[in-house]
Amino acid sequence: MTATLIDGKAFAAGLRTRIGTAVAALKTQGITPGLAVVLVGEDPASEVYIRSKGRMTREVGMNSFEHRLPADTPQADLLALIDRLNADPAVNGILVQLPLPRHMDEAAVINAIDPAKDVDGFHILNVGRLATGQKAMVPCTPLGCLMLLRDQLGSLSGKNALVIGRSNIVGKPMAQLLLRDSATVTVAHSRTANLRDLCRQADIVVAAVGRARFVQGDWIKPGAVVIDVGINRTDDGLVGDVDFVSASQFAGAITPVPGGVGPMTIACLLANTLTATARANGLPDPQGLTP
Ligand SMILES: NC(=O)C1=CN([C@@H]2O[C@H](COP(=O)(O)OP(=O)(O)OC[C@H]3O[C@@H](n4cnc5c(N)ncnc54)[C@H](OP(=O)(O)O)[C@@H]3O)[C@@H](O)[C@H]2O)C=CC1
Ligand SMILES: Nc1nc(=O)c2c([nH]1)NC[C@@H]1CN(c3ccc(C(=O)N[C@@H](CCC(=O)O)C(=O)O)cc3)C=[N+]21
Repeated sequence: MTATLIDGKAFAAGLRTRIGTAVAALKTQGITPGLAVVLVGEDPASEVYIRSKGRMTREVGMNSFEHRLPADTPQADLLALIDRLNADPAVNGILVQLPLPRHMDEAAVINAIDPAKDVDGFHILNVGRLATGQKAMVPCTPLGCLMLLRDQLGSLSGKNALVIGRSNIVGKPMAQLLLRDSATVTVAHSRTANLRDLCRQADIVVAAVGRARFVQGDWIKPGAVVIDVGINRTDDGLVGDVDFVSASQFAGAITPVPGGVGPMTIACLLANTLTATARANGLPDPQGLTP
């Protein structure tokens, strides 16, 4: 079998077009959504990501505010900046790029963000809301994966889903979203026994491991949908956590890297910023952008 390619880049472009239309409508009411991105220190990978975020934010008609702080910034200064952004009515969304320098307490920083402006969905209130089925800000990468899966499969109800990785930013929220869509969810991690056998039973595989080409083709159940979240820089360029060439022989559909989940993450960040803006102004949630 040769898998269908899931074109995340095209899907994301379509999503951004719809977001742009919604932003234009808000502007006629005098509302311009604003997204603030905070980068502490210099990380070359983050630089690329932040530049494309800024460009796409402006392309959909939103205001983009960038704050770059040196790596040795005291945590108190970062918290003071977050307080200012929380209080600024022109800022509807706040993203603090992770990972933070080692001297900072990541949880303390994230939880200082106003949950209503937490467009990453990492604040403990949003995490708890998602876990309990309440209206939340949903993390961008898992939200993008969910959109691609729903588009591919229609209903996820009763499907066996395997999430490889249990991080707070990808694996755990992905598992919550799949569960909410009534999939039967298994979460694997570095201590999981018989990962290959678990994988062979999965109708849906979401790989968020951080190891280049980790998931092998013969682990994939024939016809399964494979979502590759991994971003690994190697000598042969950017590759995912799935061995794309071999997995394509077994999967029914698969996302490429680049051009799969990555562009969806940015589009969902803009979607969350639009949703946050609507909620801040007492307007209904934009259609089709919240899970
Ligand atoms: N496309 C996008 O938009 C985004 C891509 N990414 C990419 O996704 C990947 C995952 O990111 P993130 O979740 O932050 O990574 P983390 O490093 O936080 O988590 C990796 C997870 O993989 C698990 N793992 C590691 N080795 C194995 C193994 N041998 N077998 C099974 N599980 C294993 C770890 O298990 P344990 O908990 O036991 O250590 C951990 O739960 C990275 O490549 C990252 O660059 C991340 C965010 C957004
Ligand atoms: N607070 C916070 N929120 C995040 O969402 C967050 C973060 N910190 N830290 C880093 C990770 C990583 N991440 C990516 C987003 C888009 C691409 C992306 O657009 N990738 C392109 C390729 C880009 C390239 O060529 O480098 C693609 O896959 O096609 C990649 C990675 C978001 N993250």
